[in-house]
Amino acid sequence: MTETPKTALTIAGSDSGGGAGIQADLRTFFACGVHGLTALTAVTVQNSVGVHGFTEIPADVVAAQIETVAGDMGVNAAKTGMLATAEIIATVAATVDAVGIGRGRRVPFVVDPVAASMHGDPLLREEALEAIRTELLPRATVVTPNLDEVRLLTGISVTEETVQREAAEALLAFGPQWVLVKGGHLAGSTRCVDLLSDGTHVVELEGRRYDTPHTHGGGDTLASAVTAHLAKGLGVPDAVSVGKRFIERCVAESYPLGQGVGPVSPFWRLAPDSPAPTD
Ligand SMILES: Nc1ncnc2c1ncn2[C@@H]1O[C@H](COP(=O)(O)OP(=O)(O)OP(=O)(O)O)[C@@H](O)[C@H]1O
Ligand SMILES: Cc1ncc(COP(=O)(O)O)c(N)n1
Repeated sequence: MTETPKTALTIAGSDSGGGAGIQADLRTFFACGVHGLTALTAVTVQNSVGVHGFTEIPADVVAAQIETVAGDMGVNAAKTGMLATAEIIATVAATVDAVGIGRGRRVPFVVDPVAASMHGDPLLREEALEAIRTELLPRATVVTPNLDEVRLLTGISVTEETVQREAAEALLAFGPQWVLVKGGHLAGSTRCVDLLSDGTHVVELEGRRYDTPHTHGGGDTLASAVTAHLAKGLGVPDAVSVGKRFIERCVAESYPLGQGVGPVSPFWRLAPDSPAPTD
């Protein structure tokens, strides 16, 4: 028998193409050495070219999945991905409160405010954006928007790195403890900077930018790596810093698959001499 690992819960949708969503989250949890728990919110019909449709899971079934695993196994950290509807968002908010997940509670809560796939296909009903602002952001230990989500949530268009700070301030006004403004969509530079802020501490996480179209699942993989390291007991700045190094390597090792965009890859973690993500 070996020691029980820490647990990380993902509340997210399924990507039938296996590049993003709950599949990317579980792969990342495994690669980071934590046991993955899942609450499925939606089933997407998706491949490398796009999302061809989705069906959401009834909100009470989403709540029951969270309650059932939290009550039995315990959750050390949790994250959200695709939540699809305002009803699911409101239910997730009430359920995480009930089981002690979220800002100011025992269990850290990473909110990835997924609105659309990288192909531009919607993953969130339009009217649900306000529910992300009012129900999820105040409960977040860390919120991890990409630049499209920053624009949708705050109206701010980040066209250069200097504006990431202003965007973080605007998002902090909705009540999360920390904001990570991801810079993956800021092309035209050899570096790729994500900005982390809690309003007092501002950290620029700089990495190399790889010239590849194959970054499907990059946002989910980063948020899951951060969640896994929060589950292992790291504080937010350290978990995000390790997560950034983890995703940088996963982008470097991404591969083509299908006719469209291929996924980022944590396969490098399987190499026998691979460093632990905390190294
Ligand atoms: N070409 C790249 N090279 C290196 N790192 C990248 C690249 N593109 C994105 N990243 C990193 O990947 C993470 C995800 O960033 P991004 O801003 O693309 O989020 P996202 O749009 O949610 O991701 P995706 O849509 O690809 O799932 C960030 O840490 C970002 O810095
Ligand atoms: C089920 C699901 N969740 C999240 C994403 C976002 O990932 P990406 O931005 O890489 O398309 C996705 N495409 N599908």
